[in-house]
Amino acid sequence: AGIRAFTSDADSQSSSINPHTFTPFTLVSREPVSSTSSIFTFAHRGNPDAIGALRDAWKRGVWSIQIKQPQLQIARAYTPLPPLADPSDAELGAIRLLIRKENKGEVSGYLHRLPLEALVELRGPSLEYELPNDVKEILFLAGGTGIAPALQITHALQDKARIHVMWATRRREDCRGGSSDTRQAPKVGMLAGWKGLLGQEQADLSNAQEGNHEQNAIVRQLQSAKERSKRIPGCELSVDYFVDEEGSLITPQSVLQHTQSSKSPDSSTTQGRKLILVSGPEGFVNYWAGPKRWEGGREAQGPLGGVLSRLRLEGWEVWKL
Ligand SMILES: Cc1cc2nc3c(=O)[nH]c(=O)nc-3n(C[C@H](O)[C@H](O)[C@H](O)COP(=O)(O)OP(=O)(O)OC[C@H]3O[C@@H](n4cnc5c(N)ncnc54)[C@H](O)[C@@H]3O)c2cc1C
Repeated sequence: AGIRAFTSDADSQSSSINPHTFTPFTLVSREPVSSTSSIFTFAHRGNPDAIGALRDAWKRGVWSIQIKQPQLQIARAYTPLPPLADPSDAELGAIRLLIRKENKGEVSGYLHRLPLEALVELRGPSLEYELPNDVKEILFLAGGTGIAPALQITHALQDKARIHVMWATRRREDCRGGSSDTRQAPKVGMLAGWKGLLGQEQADLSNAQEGNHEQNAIVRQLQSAKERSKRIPGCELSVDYFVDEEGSLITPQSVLQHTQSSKSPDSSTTQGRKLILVSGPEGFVNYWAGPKRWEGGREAQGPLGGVLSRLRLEGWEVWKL
């Protein structure tokens, strides 16, 4: 997915981003989030309204843009992060992307090696999922950079629905400083006990857990979306963090606990759809919801499979991103 081949560069002269032709943007900053991923900020030097065409996409659901690797003439899709509540000058009117450096990945490797001020060609937007307008509740299962679509959803709904995000990452550094809203964090006394029982290495890992460190940029953005959502009763955003290296995984029980708790009387009074959105690496989506399927040259949902197909999720629809 996300791979296209190109034969001509003749279309790269436009001055505003659009879905049909590639437009050159400048890499203005690259902020490391962890040892494997960074937030890239791209701006157009000549045209301050070069991303005007993205305005509508922010309201519609999940969408991506494509970046071209010029030597290989291949492109990959990336999911823009919503604008910050308090953007710096470089971030105003710019496109921000969370990009993970894949081992031997062609396009992600190329981007991580680029010097600042390099020109990069972008095109889009491409709508991946349009939110139905009667949605009232979302459970978002995100793996790794699958958090970017979750941020787009929280931005698009702008406090019109209740959203709970379960975010699974490989390492604590990916979600540094994040503390869960509904999962129980390890107790301080328990951590002290582990130190004696399990030695220094385990103690260091425990210290790195929930909320003990300065928040990284993605956790900060989730936090500010949460603060904003608190203003509208019944539409709160909550986030739980699951970290592979700490042995905490999203479980079928944690999903059921959430879907069943939402049957409480106060939330059933308003009519509307309840959605489970699954977003992340192929293995993550397959595990939870089964593989997507190619139909007529396009990637389609395919039947619901995986763990979610075996849970009793009455009233909830599932969508694979
Ligand atoms: C709609 C959409 C949105 C996306 N949004 C984001 C986003 O916001 N952030 C993000 O980081 N990613 C995102 N992605 C993923 C992104 O598009 C790329 O797939 C990703 O960056 C890897 O591309 P690459 O060219 O670097 O790696 P590739 O060169 O495609 O390689 C991918 C992996 O396959 C392995 N590989 C390659 N060739 C072989 C081979 N012959 N044999 C065995 N292994 C091989 C590589 O080692 C690497 O681990 C999105 C994808 C889609 C479809």
